[in-house]
Amino acid sequence: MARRIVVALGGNAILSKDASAAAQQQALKNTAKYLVEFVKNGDELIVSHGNGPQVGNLLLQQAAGSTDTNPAMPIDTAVAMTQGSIGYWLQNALDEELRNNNLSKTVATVVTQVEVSENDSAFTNPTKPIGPFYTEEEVTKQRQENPDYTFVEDAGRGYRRVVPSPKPINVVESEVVDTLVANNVIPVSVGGGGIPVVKEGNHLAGREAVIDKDFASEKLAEQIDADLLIILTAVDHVFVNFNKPNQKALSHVTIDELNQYIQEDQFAKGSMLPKVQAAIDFVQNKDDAQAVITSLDNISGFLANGDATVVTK
Ligand SMILES: Nc1ncnc2c1ncn2[C@@H]1O[C@H](COP(=O)(O)OP(=O)(O)O)[C@@H](O)[C@H]1O
Ligand SMILES: NC(=O)OP(=O)(O)O
Repeated sequence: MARRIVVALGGNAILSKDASAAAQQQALKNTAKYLVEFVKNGDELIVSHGNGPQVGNLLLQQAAGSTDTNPAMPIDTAVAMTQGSIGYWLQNALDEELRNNNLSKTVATVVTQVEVSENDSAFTNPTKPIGPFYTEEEVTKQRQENPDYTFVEDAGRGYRRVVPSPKPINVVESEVVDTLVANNVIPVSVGGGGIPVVKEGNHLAGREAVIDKDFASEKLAEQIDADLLIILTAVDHVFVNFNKPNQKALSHVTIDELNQYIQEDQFAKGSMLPKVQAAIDFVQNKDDAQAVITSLDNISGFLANGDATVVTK
């Protein structure tokens, strides 16, 4: 039976070192080859993706070219712009790969708004890294030029700007995504975690924030009644004692076991922890749901023999 699968693409699926459009399109062409495996397998596919590097770079470009008559756009609009650009690259790459395999689906990007709470404490505690890494010298200059911005040191790799990252409450366009899937379309949705909006009566007001794409993908998977949430990143498995001589890959793991590992601080806060938390939330909220955390390279391995970190109740 066809499974309904939400696949969340991690940073390495889109961007390595070269931030040019050509290089990101090339990376997504490669990614598309892997994603088509699900379609060949008969599954219904919904794709989401991150935008941390891209939205940060776009905001820098906006600021650099800003004038009174051509002002820089706010973050919610910049998130929408990255949904458009990355969605275009994904549609283009996936369409070609589908044709190459004589598969008769189409791909459509949904500009997706995601409701958050005005009272989310994230608005006063920015944590989401965006854009490039800075050296100590560069960040000192950035801090002088942009006194309202927050920069943090990122795991020994340099400094990055951080922005608020509120939790998603509701994916506004989830019914559109549902309708597209039912009509043989592969939707690209909640790109960059979705455009953060708060409800003001009938009006949805944009907010300057970047939602975590793993949490937004989880919310979408819940709302469209997906069977499986697959979070693709740079590692084949989640590990305990990660990067230590006694590291151990987790293959099949329950949410109780994962909660125990969280207590032991096994997962890094800005990277693996949100993925593990999104997996737990999805499995917890739906009977028979499963979540998978693995790498792009391992999709064939996972489809062939289930080898990945598979989270169940
Ligand atoms: N316990 C862990 N097990 C596996 N990977 C971990 C763990 N803790 C931290 N990581 C790191 O988290 C990374 C995934 O997070 P990140 O790079 O932020 O994701 P994304 O692919 O969405 O951009 C992995 O590539 C790995 O380097
Ligand atoms: N929005 C978001 O979570 O982007 P990254 O996955 O690129 O950090």
